[in-house]
Amino acid sequence: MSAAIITADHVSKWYGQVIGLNDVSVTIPAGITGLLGPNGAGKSTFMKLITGQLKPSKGAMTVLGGSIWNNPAAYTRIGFCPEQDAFYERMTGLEWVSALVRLNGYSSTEARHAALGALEAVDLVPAADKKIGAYSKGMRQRVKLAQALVHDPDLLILDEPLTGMDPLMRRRTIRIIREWARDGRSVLVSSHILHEVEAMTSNVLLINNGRILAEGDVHDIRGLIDHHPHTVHIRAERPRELARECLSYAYVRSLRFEGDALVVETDAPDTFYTQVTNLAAAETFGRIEEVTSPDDNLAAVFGYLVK
Ligand SMILES: Nc1ncnc2c1ncn2[C@@H]1O[C@H](COP(=O)(O)OP(=O)(O)OP(=O)(O)O)[C@@H](O)[C@H]1O
Repeated sequence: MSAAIITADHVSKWYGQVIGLNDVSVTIPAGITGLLGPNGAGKSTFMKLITGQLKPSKGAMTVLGGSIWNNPAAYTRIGFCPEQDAFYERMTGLEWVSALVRLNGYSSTEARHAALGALEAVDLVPAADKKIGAYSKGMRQRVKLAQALVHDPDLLILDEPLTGMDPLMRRRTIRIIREWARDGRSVLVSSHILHEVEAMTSNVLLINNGRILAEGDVHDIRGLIDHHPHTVHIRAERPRELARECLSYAYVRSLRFEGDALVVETDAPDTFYTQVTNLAAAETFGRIEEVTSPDDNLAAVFGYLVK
């Protein structure tokens, strides 16, 4: 077992009367760890406590060997990709990433150099001089990722980084994150989609209602999750043809349209996601613009796990 990167010791966080995190004690090892939980589970709260943006109401949080609250020296060793967008829309991607890394004490030449390197790491060099206001959702996610890794931190905290990306960009971003962690660096990445987390790591924490329900190898919980039917929303250029194709798969239980989105219920989410990504790559039914998994999938599984 490698050394702990993050340790929470009886950490709780209240927002007034609302509990965000409830008496959490957990040790996170080096490498990639997935934080899996439905909406409102406490993922963002946990991440803000780890990055020193929030102070625990109770308990202690240790990150990279020291206390994180009020410890600016530690902040430079951490990169954070928040769930929300907070951009200066009129800045270009390059200007924005350069400006933020200058806050770490980089000169303007160093900042530009580092920013270009980070934009390259996330495949965004062609859009480096475009205004962020004109970026797609997926590009915004990637420029946030560039901002998180531009100062070469030891630990990356990524809050739902794949949201809004099309299937091919998701696959590429998963690869970027895995490669980044290969040199002994650590990542904590949140998601409400098991399939996505599993593509990055087998080490997961399950979080629900502000508590860590389970930690460890994803394969141990996968059986439980797989037994629940899974709903997937797809927006594609040629949805009717895609629907006809999906109906030929034995693992597709039902299919309907909601507005222009195709809604598929499947017994084999993994096989289905892989198949949809392959169809997207081959453009068999035109562009597949978006594949989303509503998180009631996970909420249903968690309801079942805690019973
Ligand atoms: N600033 C806040 N003020 C009041 N309540 C909050 C605040 N931030 C979070 N909460 C509450 O704390 C709980 C945990 O929220 P948190 O945002 O950490 O969950 P999450 O797993 O990240 O979900 P999501 O993916 O929806 O952000 C929720 O009940 C939420 O309503």
